[in-house]
Amino acid sequence: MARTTTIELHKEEMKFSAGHFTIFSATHRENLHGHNFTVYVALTGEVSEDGLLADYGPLKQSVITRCKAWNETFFLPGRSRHLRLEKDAQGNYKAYFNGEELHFLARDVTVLPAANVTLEELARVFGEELVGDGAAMARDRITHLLVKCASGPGQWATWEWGQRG
Ligand SMILES: Nc1nc2c(c(=O)[nH]1)N=C([C@H](O)[C@H](O)COP(=O)(O)OP(=O)(O)OP(=O)(O)O)CN2
Repeated sequence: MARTTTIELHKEEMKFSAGHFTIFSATHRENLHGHNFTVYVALTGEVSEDGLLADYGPLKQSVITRCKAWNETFFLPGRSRHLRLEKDAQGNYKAYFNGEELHFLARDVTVLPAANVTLEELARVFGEELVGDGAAMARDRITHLLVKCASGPGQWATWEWGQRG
């Protein structure tokens, strides 16, 4: 009888400090601010006759690497209907929102493939970049992956890949 397990990873290093603003409409956004985000990942799959799903080490390192890449940056949404981004000759950014023009140095910015910089979009982008083409999931016989991104204690959004159970 096949037995599945879920391994949950929520290590101290699975965190990043970053700035953003949420856009609520074509005319309403938050002021720039930041959070100490944390990430939780749960991987589910069948336990082999050797008593393990797979070595979760590589996936854990991928999560920590992504958290480090997202630490001390300012997120801008690259797919917002309400915010237009332009890069100047120096590679720096101008963001246009509701008649405002915001300027950012390239070194300070991470443009996300997201419609908004929200918990739900951060969880999705994080998860999609972990899953990639699915090869690591197949290698590790992972059938379901859940990513939670929290903006602080008690507040998070989730993203899921694969089939539960
Ligand atoms: N659906 C969503 N709604 C909102 C999001 C989001 O990501 N998805 N985010 C925000 C703001 O970014 C805001 O900063 C987060 O809300 P807030 O509760 O103010 O954040 P704090 O971490 O400061 O929590 P406190 O309760 O104020 O301590 C709003 N809406």
